[in-house]
Amino acid sequence: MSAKAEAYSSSANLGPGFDILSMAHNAFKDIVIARTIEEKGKIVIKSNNPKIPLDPEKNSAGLATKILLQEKGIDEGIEIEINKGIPFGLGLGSSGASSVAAIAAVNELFELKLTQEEMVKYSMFGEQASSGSPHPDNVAASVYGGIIAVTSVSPVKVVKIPVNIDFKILLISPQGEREGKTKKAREMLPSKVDLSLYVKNSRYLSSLILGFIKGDKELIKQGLNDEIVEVAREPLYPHYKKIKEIALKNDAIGSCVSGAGPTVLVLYDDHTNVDKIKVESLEVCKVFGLTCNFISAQIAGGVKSERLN
Ligand SMILES: Nc1ncnc2c1ncn2[C@@H]1O[C@H](COP(=O)(O)OP(=O)(O)O)[C@@H](O)[C@H]1O
Ligand SMILES: N[C@@H](CCOP(=O)(O)O)C(=O)O
Repeated sequence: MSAKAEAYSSSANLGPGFDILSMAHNAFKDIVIARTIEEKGKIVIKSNNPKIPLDPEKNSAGLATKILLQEKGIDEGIEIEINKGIPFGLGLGSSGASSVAAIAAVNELFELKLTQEEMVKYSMFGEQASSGSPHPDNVAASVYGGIIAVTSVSPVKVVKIPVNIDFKILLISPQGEREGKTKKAREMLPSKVDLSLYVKNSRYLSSLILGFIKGDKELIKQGLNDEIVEVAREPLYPHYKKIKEIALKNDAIGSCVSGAGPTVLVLYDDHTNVDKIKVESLEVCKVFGLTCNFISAQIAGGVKSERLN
């Protein structure tokens, strides 16, 4: 028996929404095929990307699958074949998408009828394997599609934010997959924050969510800012501040770090001089010794799965 699922990349945080907001985009996708194998209780991971761990405890798809099977009392052996389309360690929710696609494929394989929130719950265990912390934002975006807010983690609650504005997405992404990047980035965060920064960030968060709902560009621009998490991790993406300046100078709707970086997310529309953003950003990347790629994308839908046989 086998089943297949595909899940899109995502940009988490969106400025002030650390571990809360995320956007699924069609920049890249992972495809996972789950097959039953003869050896009971065994999980075998295969992948076209030789750099990801094949130990099921260390692979996001493996750990998520293991916990799902345990909780459902299923002792079948499973092979998880991960066709990675999403480069990892760039802030594009790569580990999360593998985990979501694996959970959706196993759900299909055993007809578990998981709800979307249950899929998020199990996929989050995958993030534990890849970043040491079961953060929910990337996996929630890959499960639901669109722009989501995780309003509770125990129990998992996710709300899809109505987006009443058309925009395009540009990802400015330094080359080179970075091992253990999100784990390191989470270790850089402060354990306490100033009340004044908390208030500023809360204003950004409300502006951003209201901006999407009202279709108000100015509110989105005002909201795509962060005084806490982005600032604490600046050494991981020294190119970001300059690229954001360039994007805003050329009339982008806004810009932020994609997930834990180093990719920079730019939202733009017909009033934006995208070519100029690209030319000037390349120069900035060069100054920091980076080769940057540009990826154009649009908001993507949620995970899709199908039974193969
Ligand atoms: N299925 C997987 N896909 C991608 N990365 C994985 C997977 N399983 C484990 N990893 C590990 O997780 C880390 C990448 O995850 P992370 O740093 O969160 O970046 P990303 O933003 O790409 O998810 C790498 O160290 C990688 O080896
Ligand atoms: N909220 C998380 C998101 C990490 O996203 P990734 O795509 O960089 O793994 C965080 O900021 O740690």
